[in-house]
Formats: sequence, structure tokens, C-alpha cells
Amino acid sequence: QNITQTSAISFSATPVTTAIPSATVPLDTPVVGQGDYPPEQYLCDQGKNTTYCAGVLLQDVQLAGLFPDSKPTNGTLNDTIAAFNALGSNVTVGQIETFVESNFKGEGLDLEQIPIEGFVQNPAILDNISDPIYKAWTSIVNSYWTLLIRETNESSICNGNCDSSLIPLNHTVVVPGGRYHEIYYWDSRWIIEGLLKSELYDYAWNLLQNMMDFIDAYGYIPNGGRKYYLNRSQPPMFIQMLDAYVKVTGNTTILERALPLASTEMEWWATNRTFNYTSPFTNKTVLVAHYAVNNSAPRPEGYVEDYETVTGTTPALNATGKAELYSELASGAESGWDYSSRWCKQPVLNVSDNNPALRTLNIKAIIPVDLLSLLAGDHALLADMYDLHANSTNSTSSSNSTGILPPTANSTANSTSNGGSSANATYHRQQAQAFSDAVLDLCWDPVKSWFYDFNTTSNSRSNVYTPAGAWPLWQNITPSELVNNETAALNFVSGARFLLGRYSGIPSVASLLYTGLNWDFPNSWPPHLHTTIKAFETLGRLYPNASTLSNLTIPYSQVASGQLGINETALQPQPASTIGNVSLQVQEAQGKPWPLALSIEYANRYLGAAFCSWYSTGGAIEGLLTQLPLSELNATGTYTAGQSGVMFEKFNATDTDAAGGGGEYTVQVGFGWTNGVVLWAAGEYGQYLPAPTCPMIPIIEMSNNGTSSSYSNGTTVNGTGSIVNATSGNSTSSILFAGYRIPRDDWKRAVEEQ
Ligand SMILES: OC[C@H]1O[C@H](O[C@H]2O[C@H](CO)[C@@H](O)[C@H](O)[C@H]2O)[C@H](O)[C@@H](O)[C@@H]1O
Repeated sequence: QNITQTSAISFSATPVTTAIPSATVPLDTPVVGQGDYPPEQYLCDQGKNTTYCAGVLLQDVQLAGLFPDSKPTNGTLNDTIAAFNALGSNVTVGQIETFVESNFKGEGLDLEQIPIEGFVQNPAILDNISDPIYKAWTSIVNSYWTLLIRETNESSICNGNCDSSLIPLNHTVVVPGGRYHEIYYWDSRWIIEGLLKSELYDYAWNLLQNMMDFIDAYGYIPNGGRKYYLNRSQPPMFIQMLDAYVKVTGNTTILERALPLASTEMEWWATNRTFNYTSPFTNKTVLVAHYAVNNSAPRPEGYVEDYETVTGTTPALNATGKAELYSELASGAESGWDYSSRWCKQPVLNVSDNNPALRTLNIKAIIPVDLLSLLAGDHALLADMYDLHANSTNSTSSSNSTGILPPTANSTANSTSNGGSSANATYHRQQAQAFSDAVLDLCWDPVKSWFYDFNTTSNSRSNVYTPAGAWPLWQNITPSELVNNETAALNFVSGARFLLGRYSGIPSVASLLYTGLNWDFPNSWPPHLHTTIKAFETLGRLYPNASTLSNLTIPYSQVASGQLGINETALQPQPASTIGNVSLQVQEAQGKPWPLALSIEYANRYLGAAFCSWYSTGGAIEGLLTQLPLSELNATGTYTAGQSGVMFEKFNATDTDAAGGGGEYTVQVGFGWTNGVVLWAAGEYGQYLPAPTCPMIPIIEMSNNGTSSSYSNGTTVNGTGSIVNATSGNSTSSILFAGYRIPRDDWKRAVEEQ
């Protein structure tokens, strides 16, 4: 892979491999499943038959098991189908391997890295970061955009003549990284947050233009930029992104194109994903939404996994049952939470096999609290932006030739002479109110003091505690109980305070159930760190004079009754072996009003996890931080030669420097939303965050009475963690630390040690 470096800071590329088809069974083995193909999926690429949509070719290739990961390869010629048909029936794995080798290009080649124009080496957020290591590291993360910004490589898709899975886009994209070589919808929400902090406004603009092109072409924004994603969306974040862009840049000219398209997207959700529901609590009919994908075949990008989930049931499912489960699986992917016990009828705790839990998927019957909150927030922001646009187009005095205005947040101006935007604003405010009412009616539990999903099968609230319950406050939906009652507000955050003390990693863990699914314990995802802090910030605005707490963390017994939905004894342990020397709270949060103190603590955990996992996978900072010696890097199990620190897509709530795991693919590195949230958290809370402490867990023999040990490269680490240069004898920094790692494969093993 060619890496274009536009920054003086040295870093190495996220390793990207192009998988070579490689059979795992004898080549003359017949491909399984022949003769039993799913129905044609009309929605895939708008009814056009492609090699990437459900059909004989896709199934035979995927079930031949040539790749360790089911993501389809990219790029092929139009006569591929003819070549495939020439194979005839009863094909073998060997025939498919040869066919793939000669007809498909490697994945990830259709988008190429490009030099960033206008890269800002030292964006203003760096001035806000007090710790020198965090400052230097944030600057490195800032430069990682050079690895993730891509544009369509026309030649790799034969200038549009290849039958490629890529949806070609007119503007640069930012990919998440790893196996994700294409744009992703909801990831882009946090990527844009980071681009704005990095002052890469043009790339944020490009991203928004791509989103608008999607709406123009399809009426909605697909899950990602591949044709096989054209039957579903992801959490509707476009309006949130647009709002963030306009507020930071003050550029309202984008609204001219964006507002009608944002309305179109909202209409798509209204037409395809909303329904009315009678509340069992108030008997009122409320407007609700769900994830619900019309699909009766395996997800092309998870073909083997879905096929095995659906065909491995006992007793076997009939055609209707199969179609229904395929639809549930696709709907889970639309939620972005693919997959979670949140969506299951039975939260099966089987960490080594996802299938039993997935066979109980019931997501279409669930009204997700985060989706409902997001739709409420989207409509509210859209109404404000209609007003803002009306004001800016009517005002000549405040407008300049480029249309750049000062940021105008939460405009409520009432305009009547703007070609109908006032009516639009009124409509969207009504919609916002309707969704907000539904959140408060169905999802808010005043006794448990938290928001939960609503399950239409049981006609009751779910009792699975998740960080999705923080989204209503993020979107400014506040129950009356939380207003003017600080005790009630503290009750709301009681679970968050407990988890802060209970686990050493990022406390906004996806759920408290350890199921082996991607969006369950112990995985903590960057979006939830951001949205949980945003909820704390809302409380900070509600309680500007909030008290300071002598103990921010609390025992389980002080958590609002039933809030966590799980007994203390059933909670997963915090393995002592993964804490090391990490202190669970930071000095800088003390004496602050509790909403701010919580935000600082959560931001600290996040930066600690992202930084320490980067460091333990080879990260180094010239002049400040020496790379760990090879013996220790190798012990982490996530180091490859030449690597200089990776950014994981998700983290482990019980371990400061470990990635999350589980799910249907191995943990990915890159990583768009991780970097975005680092830049956001460092920019917003960097002035409070102390020097990172990574776990000092010795794996090599200690010397000097156990206070120091020698690295093979001649560096020594003293008892305080300062790294000392062997030749000069000088400590390179007085605030450094050492990250000794325990040899372990993953979190599971650490828990087993308990
Ligand atoms: O291939 C499996 C699934 O991969 C994606 O989901 C995961 O990664 C996405 C990109 O970072 C992220 O948006 C999503 O929340 C993750 O669960 C993809 O979005 C799924 O559709 C796909 O089935």
C-alpha cells in the first residue's frame, strides 16, 4: 500500500491486506448448499443482478470458504457471470478458487489514498491539551486522517465498466479502516466530529456532499458505500453531521442543497420505518420507529455467518422462518449494533458461539430508545436549520460574498418570507415533539431512572441497561422528574457512577451481559463514550450549580433500584490482573460539579484506553516516548513487525490497553470513529486530563529490588515509570510511565484467571 505522508510526524500505515483466496478443504470437495439458494433480492442494487447480490454466484463463492472473512472481494468484469455459468453444476471448491483468482481483484483497491490538501499540522485544539504526551499523541492522531481519506480509483473499477461492489462517489470519503474500505453511515457522525476538530473543513464538506448524493440517488443513506448495502440504512446521523458542520464553520450556504435532502431522508424513515403504537402506560397513540429491513437472504458481507445461523437451527426452519431470520439479521446490521443481546429474545451467554443468541433475534419488534431519540433530535435540528437558512438568505447585512456567517446555534427566528421554510420548520418541530413524547412515554422508567428500549412483543420496557439510554439526554429530551431535582438527576447517573468505579476501562460499556456478541460486555465503543458525555453535559446545563461530590463512584447498593437490570452477583468481574497501576479516578475531577467531574472521568478513561492500546501495539513519540521493546510488544498478541501503534475500533471495559473482541470478525484497526472521538475528547477535556497511566503489569523479571527492570534495547524503567535513556542516563520525561503487559490473547483469558 502506498502511504502519502503529508505530515512531519512519523507514523506507519494501518496494515491493509488483500486476501488471497485459499481453500481450507480439499479442492475436489463439492461446494455446500448447491441447489438451495435464497430468493432474488429486489432491493439489492435496485433490482440489477450483480455478483454481489444474493444469487448462485455469490453463495457458491462465499460458501466455498476461501476467505477467513466473508466480506466480498472487489471488482470484476461484466463477463464474470458468463465465466461462472461455464462452470456448470456441482462445482467444487477448487473450481471456485480458480474462478475467483481469475475474475476478481483484491479488496480495498477501488478507493485510493490521496494527499490531503490543507492539512493542519497543529489545529487549535492542541492548545487546549495540557499534558505534553497527550498533546503530542493527539497531534499524531490528527495526522491519521492521511491514512483514511480516500477517493475512487477509477482505473480499478475500469472507469465504471467493472461490475464492482463499490458505489462510486463524487467526493473524497473517510473510511473507518481495517476491513472497512468504504464509507459508513453512522461512523461518519464521529469522523466528522474529528475532521472539524482537525480543521479539515473541506473534507467534512465532501463527506456531507456524498451523503447528499446518496439521498439524491436512493432517497436514503445506505449502511455503507457498497451495492450490497443497498437494502438498508444505519442510525440516521446526516442531520446531526450537518448541524455540527454548520455550527463549527458558520457556513450556511450548504443548507441550500442540504435542507430538502435532509427532509427527503426523514420522509424515507417516516415511510419505511415508523408506525403508531398504543402505549400500555398512558393509552395514548404515539409515533415510533424501528429497524426493519426487507430481506430474505444472507447479508452478502456476512454470508457464511448468516447462512450458518439460519440453516443450523434445530428443528430446521421452513422458508418463511428462514426469510424472517435473514430479515432480523439485516435489521440488526441496520441498527449499527450488529449484534447485541439488546435485540435478542433470550440473551444467551455463549461466548464461543454467537448463533444460539442470534437465532432469537427480535429486533423488528423492538422500539429502540436511541433511534427514537435520534429522530426527535434530527427533526428538532432540521427545524432550527430551516429557520437559520431563512434568516441567512433574508439577511443581507450579515451575509458576505461566500455566504459564511458567524455560527448561529439554536436559531428560533420566525421567518415568513422565505419560500416556505417556516412551514417546514413547523412540521419538523411537530415531528420532533411526537418522537420526543414517545421516548418519554415508552422508554423512560421513572422508578429505575433510566431510558430503555420498548419491546412490542411483551408490550413492556426492556430491562437491558445500555448506553443507548443516554441518547434522550444527548438529544435534549428531558423527563420532568430530572428537572429542578438534583437528587433525581444523580439517580439517573447512579449506574454510570457505579460502572466508573467497578471497571478500569471505558465505563460506557455496550451492555452488562457477556454474550460474545460484538455489542455486549466487555466491549466499549467510541460513539457511546461521546454520547454518554453529551448526556452529562446536558445535565451540566440543567444544573449549572451542581454540587461537588466527595465520592464520584458509588457501590452497587446506591444505584437506583433495578436500573442496571442485573444483580450485583451476576455482574462480570474486573480482573485484578488487567488493572496494573492504573488509578481509577483522576485528581483533576475532584472539586468540580458532578456533571463536569463525570465528563472528565469518562474522557480520561477513553483517552487512556485509546492511548495505552496504541502504546502497547508499538506507539512511540519522538523525543518523548520510547517504543516498548519487542519482547513486550510481542506479548500483547496484537503487534506486527514495523507497526507503530494502532487505533482499535472498540475497547475493553475491564482493561485500559486492550481492544474489544467477539462478534463475527476480528477486531479492526484504523479507525475512523476512534480517532474522531479522541480528537473530540482531547479538544473538549484536554485541559483537565493528566498524564496517561498505562497498566504496569510486569511480564519480565524485575531487578533493582523490584523497582526497575531492563529492556533489551538498553532503556531502563524506574519505579516511577520514567523512561531513562541508557546512554545519556537522562530521564526523557518526568511524567512517563511504563506499559508492561501481561501475555494474553484476549479479555476472556484474563477473566478465566479470576
Ligand atoms: O460485516 C459485518 C458488519 O460490519 C459493519 O458493522 C460494523 O462495522 C461498522 C463500520 O465500522 C459499524 O458501523 C457497525 O456498527 C459495526 O457493527 C457493517 O456496518 C454491518 O452492516 C456489517 O454487517
